[in-house]
Amino acid sequence: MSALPLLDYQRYGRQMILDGIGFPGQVKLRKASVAVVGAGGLGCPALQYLCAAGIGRIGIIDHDRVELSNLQRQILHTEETIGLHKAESAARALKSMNSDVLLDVQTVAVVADNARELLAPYDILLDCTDNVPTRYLLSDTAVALGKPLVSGAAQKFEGQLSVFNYGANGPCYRCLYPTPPPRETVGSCAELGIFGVVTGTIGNLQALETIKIILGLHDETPALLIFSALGTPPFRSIKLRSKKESCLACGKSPRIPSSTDYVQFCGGPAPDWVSLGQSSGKANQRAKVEELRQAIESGVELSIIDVRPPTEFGICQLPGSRNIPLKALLEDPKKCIDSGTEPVYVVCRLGNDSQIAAKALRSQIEGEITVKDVIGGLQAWSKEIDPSFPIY
Ligand SMILES: Nc1ncnc2c1ncn2[C@@H]1O[C@H](COP(=O)(O)OP(=O)(O)OP(=O)(O)O)[C@@H](O)[C@H]1O
Ligand SMILES: [Zn+2]
Repeated sequence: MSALPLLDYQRYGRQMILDGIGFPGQVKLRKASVAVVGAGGLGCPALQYLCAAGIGRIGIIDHDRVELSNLQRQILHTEETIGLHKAESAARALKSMNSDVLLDVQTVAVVADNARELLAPYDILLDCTDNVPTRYLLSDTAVALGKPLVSGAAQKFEGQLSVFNYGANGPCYRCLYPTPPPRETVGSCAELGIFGVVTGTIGNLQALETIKIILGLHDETPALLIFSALGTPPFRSIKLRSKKESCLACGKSPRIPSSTDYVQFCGGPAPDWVSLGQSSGKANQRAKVEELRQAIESGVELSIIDVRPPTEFGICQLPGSRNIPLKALLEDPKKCIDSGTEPVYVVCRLGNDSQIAAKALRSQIEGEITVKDVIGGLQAWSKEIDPSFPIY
């Protein structure tokens, strides 16, 4: 057995004296390699504890750059690293914490074309991403490469954790979810909100599961841990079945081509990925923020309906706008229109809910009044029209 560098005895002494770790355990950690896909809310805390524990080699893979709105939960990034690639920013922080760990920085998205090549060098994969297509892709890749996948998810006050493709008959993500959820039911952190400590909790647990696997301390029982920050008790664990024979990825006769289009499989791109140009054809039913500005300044009588929840309306709002939350509007769209005020502009935070609301209004008042949703929502208003308008 190879000796550890002398300073490692001091650095890792507190965990080396634990039963089940000891000197051999620390050597296992040093020899281990893990890939963390996503250096955001889940990836940051996971990376932090994996690096602190002395994992030998860590791949950090994320194509995105740090933004101010990330700092509330993506705790490796700082005000100084806004604008840098998240993988680079995370590596900087980790380097100053533990310079001995080998860090591979990959500033690319994991996609079907590169997944196997990017992830093959690592023993264990961590899914710290935030979208369904990537979940399927990482699971299929983990199965193809025969590696455990430590998967985390978090939204609002809730989180989930599971280890897939592990142990004698451990299921994969597809065994649990053979078909993706309907596209319109899936929201992002930006749309739904996320409590920072929730991603911190799940990310830490992802690091824990990973370390247990490396040390041989994992009992291999397939389970789904559900965390509800406001629940009593906050943690519940559901035992999962073994892998399904019929699973297209890990079952008896696997049938997932490596050329699969995961975004299409999951119902197409998320609304905020669609470029403005693609929504043409209905251009006259949609307004750019500049059009709304001109309409407000022209002094014509118009109606601005803000369909965000009241909590968000309370944070900031356009002058003269009325708050009718999407749910209430959908219950009785006709009631929301003031007769005589035309046109009606519908706004929300990012420009997704306003499209749904505008469609519902149009279906009720066909031809009578022009209803336009505001493209890009209040975020676009802030970026393009009024920088003093808060972005959140
Ligand atoms: N296929 C992928 N390859 C690499 N990284 C990915 C992939 N899909 C998602 N990610 C990354 O996973 C991370 C998820 O973290 P999180 O949801 O906390 O961040 P975010 O996307 O910046 O959040 P927000 O929704 O507030 O903008 C993001 O940094 C995102 O870039
Ligand atoms: Zn499966």
